[in-house]
Amino acid sequence: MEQIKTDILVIGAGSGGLSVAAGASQMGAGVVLLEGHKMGGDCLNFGCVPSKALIASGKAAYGQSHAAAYGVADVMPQIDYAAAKDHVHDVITQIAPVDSQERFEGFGVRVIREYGQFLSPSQVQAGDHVITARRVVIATGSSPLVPPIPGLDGVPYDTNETIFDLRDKPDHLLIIGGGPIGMEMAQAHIRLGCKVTVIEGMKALGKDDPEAAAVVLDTLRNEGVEIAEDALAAQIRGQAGAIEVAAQDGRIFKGSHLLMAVGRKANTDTLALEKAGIETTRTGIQVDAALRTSNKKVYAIGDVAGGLQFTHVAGYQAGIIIRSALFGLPSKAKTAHIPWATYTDPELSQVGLTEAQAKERHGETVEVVRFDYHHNDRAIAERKTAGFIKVMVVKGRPVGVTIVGYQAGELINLWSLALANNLKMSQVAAMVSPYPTIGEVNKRAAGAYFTPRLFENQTVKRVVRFVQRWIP
Ligand SMILES: Cc1cc2nc3c(=O)[nH]c(=O)nc-3n(C[C@H](O)[C@H](O)[C@H](O)COP(=O)(O)OP(=O)(O)OC[C@H]3O[C@@H](n4cnc5c(N)ncnc54)[C@H](O)[C@@H]3O)c2cc1C
Ligand SMILES: NC(=O)c1ccc[n+]([C@@H]2O[C@H](COP(=O)([O-])OP(=O)(O)OC[C@H]3O[C@@H](n4cnc5c(N)ncnc54)[C@H](O)[C@@H]3O)[C@@H](O)[C@H]2O)c1
Repeated sequence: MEQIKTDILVIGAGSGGLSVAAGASQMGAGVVLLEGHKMGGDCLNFGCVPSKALIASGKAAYGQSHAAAYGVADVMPQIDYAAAKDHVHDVITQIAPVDSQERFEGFGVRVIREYGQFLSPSQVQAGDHVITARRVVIATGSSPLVPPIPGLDGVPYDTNETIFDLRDKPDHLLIIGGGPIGMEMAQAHIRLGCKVTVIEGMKALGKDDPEAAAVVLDTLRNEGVEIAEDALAAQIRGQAGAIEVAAQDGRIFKGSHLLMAVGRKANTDTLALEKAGIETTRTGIQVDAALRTSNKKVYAIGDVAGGLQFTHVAGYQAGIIIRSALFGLPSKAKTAHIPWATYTDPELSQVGLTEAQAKERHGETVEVVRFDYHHNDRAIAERKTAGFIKVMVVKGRPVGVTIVGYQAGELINLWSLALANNLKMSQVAAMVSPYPTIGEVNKRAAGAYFTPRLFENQTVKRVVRFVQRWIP
């Protein structure tokens, strides 16, 4: 058994763990990094990267079959599903060096390719190594939740960990779960020539603003995706190529393949947390606002901490704990400025409060201002006019923004900046946007806040009339 002493031990080399290891080692701390599976974790290998690459394949196919409106004849795309998967893996390969063992060893990090498990509050075993660390960071991520639906264990099914390796095109993909994974995969697959049925127990995209979600769901339905809501999967039967899902209300859905996309389960099982005095909750490891666990020398970040489960959240939390673990400075993770986006076409993005949350929290003081994509000249030129932005404003400052439409994931960046810095609507309105850009919708939404104040204001009108009488 090799005994290793270090300043920081990071368990898990995914989005969160790699950010801690890179930052801490480059600032001079001794860092040991454990990874039991693939460097880069879920995001690189089974999550963000492959899903966005497959979505890009779907977009390319859709572009070919929907070109006539631009004066270019539609063609029936020749889709090679296996080649689309080659593209997905090529994209992973291109990004992988950034997350590689070699790169991190170059920073001076000791990388051990083993699963870690606590032996005591400050000691972790990984293979033949026992690591004693001043601070431990748990960044072990999450896995697909596979609920015990009767019959599921008797049929073949995919999750996000296997679907990107599937090379035979499904004739008819059944997807249980209408969250972001389900909807992104549904659209990618319908565009790649599969039939797709989404079976959702409650409302699809139910964590998002319902008005914005409806724009995405209408588009998917128009493209041919069957989306069954209030259809809790209760029984599954069949075999490879012929699978049946029965909903609680008796509806039956038939398809050739099944993808489970019903949420995530925190990766805590193999850590022996009880030996380190670390408490868990229903969703993951219990942490305080500084991301400390019930063992004050151990932090938990990213999906395993059970909050918002996004790569950029894991990265943001890494920055918070580096400040506290390396410099001993107080630091707190905030959530008000954390955006998220679902990369369907149209995209759907959110930062801060939704309209319903803002009204619940701020009551009558909330003003909702909006601007529709169909008034944006660039959106008209691109024929991408579906969608809108709405900004929830309290006392002149945005408290939440919902965008659904072309490039919504890009447009939300500006509002994340505004919320992170508590900017006023006047500061957003002061920005000049180049014409014609989709980004003008941001400025026009800010402008919409001032329109009634300027153009429907009798005092303003009186002042203007008075000044006009006197200036030469
Ligand atoms: C299909 C899909 C699409 C997604 N798309 C997006 C997106 O577009 N944008 C976005 O922001 N987020 C997206 N996400 C979410 C994103 O992937 C996660 O939020 C992110 O990967 C979490 O990072 P993490 O560091 O917490 O965990 P991970 O990246 O999963 O890393 C955890 C690592 O820890 C390792 N590990 C586990 N246990 C141990 C142990 N005991 N010892 C050593 N190593 C261990 C695992 O092998 C893994 O490599 C997507 C997720 C999925 C599933
Ligand atoms: N674009 C992105 O950033 C992106 C993309 C994909 C995933 N993610 C991350 O991954 C997480 C997990 O995504 P997800 O879509 O798996 O989870 P989710 O929790 O967002 O959605 C799961 C859906 O499955 C439904 N469901 C649960 N049990 C069911 C049953 N028996 N029958 C029918 N429906 C059932 C739920 O009602 C819910 O709507 C997301 O919350 C997000 O953090 C992010």
